[in-house]
Amino acid sequence: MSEPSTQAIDIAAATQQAEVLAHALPFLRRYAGATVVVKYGGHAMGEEHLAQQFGNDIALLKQVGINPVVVHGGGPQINAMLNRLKIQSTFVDGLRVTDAAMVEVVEMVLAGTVNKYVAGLITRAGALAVGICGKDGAMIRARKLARTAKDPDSNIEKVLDLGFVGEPIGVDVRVIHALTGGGLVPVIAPVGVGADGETYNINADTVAAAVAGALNATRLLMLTDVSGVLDKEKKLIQSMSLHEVQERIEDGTITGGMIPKVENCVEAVRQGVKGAVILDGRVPHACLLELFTEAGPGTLIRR
Ligand SMILES: Nc1ncnc2c1ncn2[C@@H]1O[C@H](COP(=O)(O)OP(=O)(O)O)[C@@H](O)[C@H]1O
Ligand SMILES: CC(=O)N[C@@H](CCC(=O)OP(=O)(O)O)C(=O)O
Repeated sequence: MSEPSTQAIDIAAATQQAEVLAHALPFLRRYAGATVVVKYGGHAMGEEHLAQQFGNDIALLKQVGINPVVVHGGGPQINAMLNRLKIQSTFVDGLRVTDAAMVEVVEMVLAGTVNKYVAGLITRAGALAVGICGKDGAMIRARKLARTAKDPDSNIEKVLDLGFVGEPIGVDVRVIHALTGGGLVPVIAPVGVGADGETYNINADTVAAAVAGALNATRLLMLTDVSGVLDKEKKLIQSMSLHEVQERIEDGTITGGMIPKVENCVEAVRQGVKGAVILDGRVPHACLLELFTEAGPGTLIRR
């Protein structure tokens, strides 16, 4: 029995709440003990009340027996700090060219302010989150990203120097397992460590996919600021196989920033993740909607 209340009870509202919980039961069973990696992008953090709602949802997942692992971005937050420091940024294929001075700012913002902010959102909601970056416990070993581009004049393939932009070459999951095994929620900043201890700035989607792959996660949720992958009529594509993703890139349905995002999802699924979902992180309770309803609001990429 609940405590007697002095307020009038709204039976209809209470029944509705109970029904929602009853509907969630098969999904709670499906995901019991599962690992769910959530990529929380810098744009999705925009509004304070939505950010706190995100923290509440991650805490709820932990409390119902799922193991959430959060990988966050922070591109807009790095931009804001660079503006304050009056440092210019340039991008190649959506990747920030990162020289030695820039990587210090990137590490400060991603592994510092943003990492502690995201961990704080979850901790305030009642689960204990621990913020770390890929350098901690040498978790994300990285090397300099090799990029080439065709010179438009000579048509010769040229090597581009993006500085300290890295790509993961291995994820040591021991730190993550130690945290989740201890009942904690790992919150990971996308900063990796090179063979000589140097710091690499890595795209957060890439880190999320690598972490999800290494953990053999049941789901990778990529929270972005569009409803998912859209077809040529701008309607949401609910589900795509790896083969269909390739077709949609080749026929020009998927372009721009969505290409690396779906490619990271494909890579995660190839590494054993059961399904990767691209969804709008600005939708209230996006993660809960995805995990606890049959259709889900985003685009599922699966084998
Ligand atoms: N088929 C598509 N469906 C949805 N978005 C697409 C598609 N093709 C290109 N895009 C673009 O990709 C963008 C998402 O990528 P990006 O801005 O890099 O995401 P994020 O900043 O969250 O990592 C969308 O805002 C949209 O402009
Ligand atoms: C190499 C590179 O571009 N790294 C990104 C890392 C942050 C990121 O990916 O943040 P979002 O997910 O919010 O975009 C950057 O410097 O902006």
